[in-house]
Amino acid sequence: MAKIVQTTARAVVSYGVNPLARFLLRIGVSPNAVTVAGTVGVLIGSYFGSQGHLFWGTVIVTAFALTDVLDGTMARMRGGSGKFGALLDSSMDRIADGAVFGAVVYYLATEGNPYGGVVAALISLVFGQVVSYVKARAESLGLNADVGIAERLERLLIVGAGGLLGAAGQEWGLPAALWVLAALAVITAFQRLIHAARTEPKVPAK
Ligand SMILES: CCCCCCCC/C=C\CCCCCCCC(=O)OC[C@H](COP(=O)(O)O[C@@H]1[C@H](O)[C@H](OP(=O)(O)O)[C@@H](O)[C@H](O)[C@H]1O)OC(=O)CCCCCCC/C=C\CCCCCCCC
Ligand SMILES: Nc1ccn([C@@H]2O[C@H](COP(=O)(O)O)[C@@H](O)[C@H]2O)c(=O)n1
Ligand SMILES: [Mg+2]
Ligand SMILES: [Mg+2]
Repeated sequence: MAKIVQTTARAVVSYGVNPLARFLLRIGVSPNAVTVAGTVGVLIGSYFGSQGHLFWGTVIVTAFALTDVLDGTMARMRGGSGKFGALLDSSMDRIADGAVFGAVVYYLATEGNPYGGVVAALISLVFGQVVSYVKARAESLGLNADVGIAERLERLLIVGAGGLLGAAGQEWGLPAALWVLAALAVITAFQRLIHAARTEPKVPAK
């Protein structure tokens, strides 16, 4: 399911992203610069969200999170996706996710922790990072953990939906989204661990 959402979303956004990627390469902007600038934009949007500007926080974070598709597209168009580019991309993803959920924790704490949303945001923050770590560590060990019901795109879409509900005055919206996300992130971490265990080559019995 997660892969269907990602493939569909990527196909839709590629219509706008491909011409922009070509333009940026033409004027000499590098994929790494886009990766870093996108993260800075997410940090700024997260700050807006933390201060209670949920609508603008969500809009700004979404706009800059979309640059995550742009940088890879530019790297592929340039004819080579470097290993450092991949490392930078993944590292910036972790910083951006930390900023978004840190902002949500701060905002909900200042609102008096409605519906226990701070706890849900902390679980989402920690397990979101664990989900990504399990895949990266599994890959470094030659295992595969590229599965899961709530990969990064789904996690951002869920918190984004909560942010918009909160912006529309629905106090329950953000905490509800976060509780759903917390459960899905925990499930995804274990889905990845179980999948990695199954992909471990069996040592032949002597
Ligand atoms: C109080 C403040 C609240 C503020 C909240 C704001 C939240 C933001 C709200 C919404 C954001 C939505 C936009 C999200 C854009 C995200 C882009 C993105 O994540 O792309 C990443 C994804 C995979 O790319 P990578 O392989 O480069 O990334 C990997 C990923 O990070 C892995 O993470 P993991 O899953 O493991 O946790 C890492 O492990 C790995 O290191 C890393 O490399 O790319 C895509 O999925 C491409 C498509 C992105 C398109 C986004 C468009 C969203 C807009 C509309 C969606 C429409 C959906 C339609 C679906 C229909 C289905 C039938
Ligand atoms: N600065 C960058 C960013 C990304 N890449 C390459 O793109 C892949 C990710 O693609 P996305 O469309 O999801 O961004 C990544 O694994 C790298 O191979 C790059 O080279 N430089
Ligand atoms: Mg990217
Ligand atoms: Mg990225």
